[in-house]
Amino acid sequence: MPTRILLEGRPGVGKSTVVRRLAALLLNRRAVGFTTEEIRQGGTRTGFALETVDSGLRAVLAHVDLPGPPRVGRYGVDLGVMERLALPPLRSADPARGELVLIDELGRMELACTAFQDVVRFLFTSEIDIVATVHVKSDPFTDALKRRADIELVQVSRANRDALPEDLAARFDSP
Ligand SMILES: Nc1ncnc2c1ncn2[C@@H]1O[C@H](COP(=O)(O)OP(=O)(O)OP(=O)(O)O)[C@@H](O)[C@H]1O
Repeated sequence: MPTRILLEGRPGVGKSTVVRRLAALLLNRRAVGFTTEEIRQGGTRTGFALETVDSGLRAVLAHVDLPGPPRVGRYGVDLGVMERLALPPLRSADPARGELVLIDELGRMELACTAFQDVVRFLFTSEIDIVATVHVKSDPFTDALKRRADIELVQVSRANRDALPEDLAARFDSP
């Protein structure tokens, strides 16, 4: 049975940092997937960049200056970035090669890509290990994942965010 972990936490608590540190700590496993981080200009958040875990490819996923569609809040989302960067490594992820999937995050912008929703549904029925971040806030797609009996829902807090990357790495790296 694969290990499927959802890291849940409030905005800014440190979910992305846990995922990035976990990827850096893994010795015997190859992590594939993506992380997202804020783009800031003059102290104001203007968008989000997406970066692939395995190859470090990076592009602007969402920005106040992008027109969309879709638009999520103040941001126009470039769904082509999901198609070109995020989806290929997820589609070719192979547990037989010792790979595991890291997704940061299962958020509104990413899930605006319906092909991404399809890939995530597939991954959660496959044999691959998964660590994905989710917001506390209710959302039909992530609520359904959180209710599954075969996932572990782990709360990320200021108290455990420093220890979590090593705890998780120990679980995934052990033979
Ligand atoms: N363990 C930590 N120790 C100190 N600072 C941290 C730690 N984890 C995260 N931070 C800081 O907190 C801020 C938010 O971190 P991060 O982006 O990882 O949070 P997040 O939960 O993924 O946020 P969001 O929900 O907005 O995606 C960053 O400035 C980061 O440097």
